[in-house]
Amino acid sequence: MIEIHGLTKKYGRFTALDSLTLTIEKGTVFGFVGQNGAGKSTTFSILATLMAPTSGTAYINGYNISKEPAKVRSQIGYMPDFFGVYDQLRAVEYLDFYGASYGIGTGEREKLIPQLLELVNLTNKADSYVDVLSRGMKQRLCLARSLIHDPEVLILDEPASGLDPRARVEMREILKELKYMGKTILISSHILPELAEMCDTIGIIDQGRLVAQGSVAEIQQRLAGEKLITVKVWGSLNEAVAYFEDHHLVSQLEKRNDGSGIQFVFSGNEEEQFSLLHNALLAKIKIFSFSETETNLEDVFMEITKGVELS
Ligand SMILES: Nc1ncnc2c1ncn2[C@@H]1O[C@H](COP(=O)(O)OP(=O)(O)OP(=O)(O)O)[C@@H](O)[C@H]1O
Repeated sequence: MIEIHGLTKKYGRFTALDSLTLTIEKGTVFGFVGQNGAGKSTTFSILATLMAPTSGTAYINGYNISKEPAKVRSQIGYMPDFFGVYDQLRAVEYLDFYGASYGIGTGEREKLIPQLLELVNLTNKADSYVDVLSRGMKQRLCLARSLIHDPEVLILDEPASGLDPRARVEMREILKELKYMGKTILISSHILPELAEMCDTIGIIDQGRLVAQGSVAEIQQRLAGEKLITVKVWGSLNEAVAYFEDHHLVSQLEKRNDGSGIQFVFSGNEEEQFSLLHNALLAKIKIFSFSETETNLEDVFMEITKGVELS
């Protein structure tokens, strides 16, 4: 379990993280999404005890990040957004080195490392030099490294960044497996749909502030009050424009660039939407298509993160 209370980080006068408060229950996968520079890596470095907060605190499985950093480190597996790998080592030697650093005995490491390589689909690369592995393989090796001491909590900073679609799917499958194993996972990305596929709960961070939090469905619902509607008519658009633009629940009406119809934002419920269409047909507007554009997750993200003032 991760509990974050009023976590704030200032770099000089610049506030990179502003009073972040958040609880992540044991066994959940929490996705932290934000644009470049939103404050994700800053948060993760603080939770990983690599950087002190300016104020506020956090607890990982009950251990205070500022007062009990060694205990916290025993609980977490941290995968930074940039990591180095030692070129002169084979994959198996790389994991062996980290296992030894965590004080895991030789016999135990010999059993553990093949299991970890299997978990991250690198069994056939065990004897390959780390520097010849692809980016996706290096990411997975780094994930295996963060798991070596069997931590209960995983803090993964953009583990899928720079991966091709197949490598992303592989990463997602591994994360599913880890969730199934009962790990609590905090994972970041700047791509909301990517996180939505693998997380139970999402938090959107913008300019250091948590601006939305909830299940993907809940976050989408925040915007569900407004729908973008496209209407196509037979013949001239002018009658349709005149009819719809007068409606009190219609705003931002415009003609489509290709001249095929009009679109507008409608802020009514389903019954009001039915009346809108029904009455338009009664008024003899020659509608042959009336469709609602689904708000996709990118739209949600753009909507939620727009217009938040700089602190
Ligand atoms: N050491 C530092 N000194 C000064 N400013 C910093 C420092 N580290 C980060 N920042 C600034 O703090 C803000 C948050 O950075 P952070 O790396 O946490 O963002 P992020 O969400 O992880 O972004 P990205 O997706 O690009 O990694 C940015 O504006 C960044 O420029």
